[in-house]
Amino acid sequence: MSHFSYQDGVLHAESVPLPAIARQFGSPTYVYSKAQLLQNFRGYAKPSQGRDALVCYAMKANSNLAILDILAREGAGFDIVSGGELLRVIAAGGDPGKVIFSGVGKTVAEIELALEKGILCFNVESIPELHRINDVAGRLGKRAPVSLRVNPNVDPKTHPYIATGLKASKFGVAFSDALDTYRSAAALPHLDVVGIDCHIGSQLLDDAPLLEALDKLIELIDTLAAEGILLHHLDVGGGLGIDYGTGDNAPVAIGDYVSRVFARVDAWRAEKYEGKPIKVIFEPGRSIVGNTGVLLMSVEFLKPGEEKNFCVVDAAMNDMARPALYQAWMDVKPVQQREGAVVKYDLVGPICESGDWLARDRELAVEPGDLLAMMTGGAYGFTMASNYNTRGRAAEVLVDGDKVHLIRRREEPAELFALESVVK
Ligand SMILES: Cc1ncc(COP(=O)(O)O)c(C=O)c1O
Ligand SMILES: N[C@@H](CCCC[NH3+])C(=O)O
Repeated sequence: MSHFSYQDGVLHAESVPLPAIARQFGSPTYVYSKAQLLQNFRGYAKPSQGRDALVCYAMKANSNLAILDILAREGAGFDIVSGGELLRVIAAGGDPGKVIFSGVGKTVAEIELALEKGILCFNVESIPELHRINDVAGRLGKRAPVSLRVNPNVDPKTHPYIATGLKASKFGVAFSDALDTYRSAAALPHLDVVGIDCHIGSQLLDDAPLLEALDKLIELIDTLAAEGILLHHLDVGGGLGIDYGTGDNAPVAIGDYVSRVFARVDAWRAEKYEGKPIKVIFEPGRSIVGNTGVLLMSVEFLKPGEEKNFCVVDAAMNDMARPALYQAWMDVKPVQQREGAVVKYDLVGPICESGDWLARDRELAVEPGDLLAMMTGGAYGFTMASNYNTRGRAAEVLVDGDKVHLIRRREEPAELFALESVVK
């Protein structure tokens, strides 16, 4: 069930009409639904109940403190990729003991911070990184919990920019090198080798590649066990896709995917380990927050042209980079349905780049001043926003039933250059 719906011809977030939000907070504004967020998170958490499992939300998808706080209260852990994200988790009241730290370029300072805060584990992506973590841990008199991100070389069948588990990818350790890398890790004095992980890509509509990757991890865990390297957890990564409204493939439902993972894991543990469980970690981002948010914008001008008609809106590629970066198709809906002639438009922003487009060839009946909503914008929307053209980033609001909370105010232009100074 979607928590964004038309009521009497007006698009609502839960029971709040979007025009009321635009009047109060202006536009462009990201609008999130708390009920949708909880529904998605519980899609992972419910089938995990009563098991040794942890959902580490990949907060790069949307790291607003209000979102993190809600998820932390639901028991979420977090997948982070920087020291800054760890500080956000802590600021939001999240438990560092449920944090896993991914990423190919962890700095010494970030490793120190993570060790001091006591994270659950480092998802290590290379041999030099293993040595760096070992050195830092030794210097601090600590032991560092590590998992190896293994690159299972499974084709995720997604956009090449968001595929991460192939041989040519910068991420992870090659499957063929994994055993040796585990041996090296086990020999380092300040590391505890606790797990294995993978993340093969994002926006996967089918879970077959995810399950194929899981099978490869299981195979490796057995090989390691035979060598006496016993792992405590298995992290299957994130990557489950969502419905962007393109009308083609429907993504697999969260609950179905999670159940299939547990079915496989249970059968394997029963067969090889007398049923002894292993902790299962999920790292979803998009499938938790994607359909939780929309980007509310307003039409500035309609600009007919010989080849194209342009609908110029007040949002731009700095607010939502996905179309410009990945040619991503994002659904755009009128906030107030109106009668009138439908015209084919390219939806463009005010930024001085030809690549500043949000949608192409969309049939819309619109007038200047109308509101539009870019649907399914809750993931990799605000977090990838920039200040290009000295544009303040959009406001963010959270709707909870009939209540609206401002969870990040709009940036003011003076704030955008406040950290700069002229040379006297
Ligand atoms: C290491 C890691 N884990 C989890 C995720 C979350 O992926 P998604 O948003 O596709 O679920 C990402 C991003 O793709 C990632 O790089
Ligand atoms: N940012 C991408 C996904 C990349 C995920 C990060 N590993 C998107 O908007 O689709």
